[in-house]
Amino acid sequence: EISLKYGAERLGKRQDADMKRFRDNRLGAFIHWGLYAIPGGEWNGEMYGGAAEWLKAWAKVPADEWLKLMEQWNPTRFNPKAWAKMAKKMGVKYVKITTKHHEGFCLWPSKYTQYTVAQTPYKKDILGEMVKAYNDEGIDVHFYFSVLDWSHPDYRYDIKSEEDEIAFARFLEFTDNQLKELATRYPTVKDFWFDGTWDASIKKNGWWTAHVEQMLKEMLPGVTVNSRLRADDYGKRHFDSNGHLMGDYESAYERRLSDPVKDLKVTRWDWEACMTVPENQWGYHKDWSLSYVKTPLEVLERIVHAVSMGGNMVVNFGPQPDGDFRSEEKELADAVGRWMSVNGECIYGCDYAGWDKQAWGYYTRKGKEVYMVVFNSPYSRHLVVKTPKDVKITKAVVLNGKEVGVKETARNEYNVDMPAKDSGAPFVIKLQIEDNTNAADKYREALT
Ligand SMILES: COc1ccc([C@@H]2N[C@@H](C)[C@@H](O)[C@H]2O)cc1
Repeated sequence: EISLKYGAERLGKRQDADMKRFRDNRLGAFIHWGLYAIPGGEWNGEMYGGAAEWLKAWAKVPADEWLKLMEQWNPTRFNPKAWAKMAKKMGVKYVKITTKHHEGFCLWPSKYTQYTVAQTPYKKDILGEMVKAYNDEGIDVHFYFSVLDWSHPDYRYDIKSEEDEIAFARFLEFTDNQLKELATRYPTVKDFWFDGTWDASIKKNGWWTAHVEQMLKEMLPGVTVNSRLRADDYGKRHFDSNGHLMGDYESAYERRLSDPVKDLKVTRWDWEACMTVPENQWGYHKDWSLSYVKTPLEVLERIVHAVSMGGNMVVNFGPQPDGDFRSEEKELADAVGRWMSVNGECIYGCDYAGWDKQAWGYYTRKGKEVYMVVFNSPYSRHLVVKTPKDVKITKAVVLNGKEVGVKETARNEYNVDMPAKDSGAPFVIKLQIEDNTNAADKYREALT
């Protein structure tokens, strides 16, 4: 291994109570809310199909013109209590809020820039209202923060001159000040999720990313920080030059997940994925007909897929400029919440089971209990389960339902019966397992 000053601060998973809470929460929601919600993907009468929070880039709008949208920021239907109730009903345990996206508009009254909610008709500290409402519902709050800031004259994409050095140093100090402001004003925040950290200017300042992680952890003991913040001495990001994960969990799975059969490496560390409901919209877009919109079932499968591989899943919501949610997102929250209210125990506090994945769905595990989350029911009416060598199944019960039969069919192979009644939706079978080390082995492999 090479010696690094700004590489991973720790090897292996964090095992303290705050990280266990982060991990056991498993299901989160993203709130992408900013000036971009106002145009909602349309500029000067032209509709852009790209991600709505990137409209400034797609329509090539200069920063000062874009920031004039502040004059229209006045979400009259914003009701933080209703937002928190919706999240509670969906069964999310935490919400990640965009405090500042690339556009540079701050949802809190930052004193380090004029582009904040305080300088809009709304005036009030909208971030503070959200933090209080979610916390009052027992929901943790995580902060999304974009280092990339299109509103700031000192931002640099690369450092190519002495002038760049000086300007970017001012920018990093500005960013430090904003982060200290967030940590001071909202001490109940549990996590910082950094975005906008891919430019050469940041990769050339790996030291600063290590400093930010340390600064936040000194100010808020226990707080978690994502890998995307971090660059090491050589500009390596997420994993340092020795291959060690930086930050507390990997955050590279944005709108994608590892294959649960062919690519199991993520099960070795903590990670969190995030996903959009349309193919690629984080901020509010007026026209969801421009791309495929995932059904609640497809969202649910991604949640289970992530947990089955030892990760968290954050489902995105892009609130309307008036502060209400679009009907598709309300319906999604409702549908996922209904399923989670019956089956949530196969998600919360669960982890990778380490069993070979089968066609009917996914395994998750909590201690000695293994959950079968069934998405695809087989014509055979039997769910094939292959257990690890020293493990036998002693019981199988449908969550919120009845016991089902389990028949051993070969060494470490079982047929688990389908529930008698088809609920027409994915269901969960909870397996009780036992150590099977000294059982007589009545099976014989063929000589070939
Ligand atoms: C250049 O590719 C991207 C893609 C997505 C992003 C941002 N990350 C997501 C979590 C959203 O905030 C999206 O705007 C930034 C750059």
